[in-house]
Amino acid sequence: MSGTSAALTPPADAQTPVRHPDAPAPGELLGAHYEQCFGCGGGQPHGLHLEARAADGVALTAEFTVQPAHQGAPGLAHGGVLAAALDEALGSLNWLLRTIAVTGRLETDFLLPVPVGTTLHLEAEVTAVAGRKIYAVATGRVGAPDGPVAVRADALFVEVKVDHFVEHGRPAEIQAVMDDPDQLRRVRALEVNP
Ligand SMILES: CCCCCCCCCCCCCC(=O)SCCNC(=O)CCNC(=O)[C@H](O)C(C)(C)COP(=O)(O)OP(=O)(O)OC[C@H]1O[C@@H](n2cnc3c(N)ncnc32)[C@H](O)[C@@H]1OP(=O)(O)O
Repeated sequence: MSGTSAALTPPADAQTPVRHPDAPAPGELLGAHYEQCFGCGGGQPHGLHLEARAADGVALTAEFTVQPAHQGAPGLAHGGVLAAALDEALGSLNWLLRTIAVTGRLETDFLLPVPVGTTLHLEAEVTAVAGRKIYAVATGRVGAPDGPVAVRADALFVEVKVDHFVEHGRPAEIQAVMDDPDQLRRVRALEVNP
C-alpha cells in the first residue's frame, strides 16, 4: 500500500521546475556537497557514499551499496538508512536548480527488503516549484536501474538562505567549509544563488 498526503501535492499554481543554465550536464557526476555529509561525503567511514549523476531536466540518478554498517534486521538494510539515501538523492536535486533547500517533509514507502551488498539504483526528480516549496519524487530499485522498486518517496523541500546553516550549525564546521580550498565545493555549500 502506498500513497501521498495532501501536503505533498503541489498547488494548482505551482510552476514547472527550471534547470539552472550552469547545472552539470546530463551524465556528469555531481560529487559530494560536503565531505562530512552522511549521505555523500567521503569523510564518513559508515556513510552512504552516494554518487549522484545529473540526468535530463531537473532529475538525477544515484547509486549506493548497502554495507554491513547499514543493517537493521540481520543482513537487511535499516529503513532509516534507506530513507536517508532517498533524502540525499532528493536533496542533491537542489544543485540542478542552484537553490539551497532543506527537507521539510519526506514520505517513504518501503516495498521490498534490501539485503546487505545490494546496490540501490535511485532516480530523483523535481516535479513542481511553488514559491519556496520544491516538490520532488524518488525511487530506489534493487540490483539494476530497471530492477524492482524497493523504496520510493515523495518530498517537500523548503528553500532557505545560507543563514539557516550559519544560525543553526556549529561554528567549527561552518568555518571548515569556508576554509575549503575546493572553490566549487565552497560555492556549492555556501554561495548558491537561484
Ligand atoms: C554549511 C553547509 C551548507 C549545506 C547546503 C546544502 C544542504 C543540502 C543537504 C542535503 C541533505 C539532504 C537534505 C536534508 O536532510 S536537510 C536536513 C533535514 N531538514 C531540516 O533540518 C529542516 C528543519 N526544518 C526547518 O528548518 C524548517 O521547518 C523549514 C526551513 C523546513 C521551514 O521553516 P520556515 O520558517 O523557513 O518556513 P515556513 O514554516 O514558513 O514554511 C514555508 C512553506 O513550507 C511549508 N512547509 C514547511 N514545512 C512543511 C512540512 N513539514 N510539511 C508540509 N509543508 C511544510 C509551509 O506550510 C509553508 O507553506 P506556505 O504557507 O508558504 O504555502
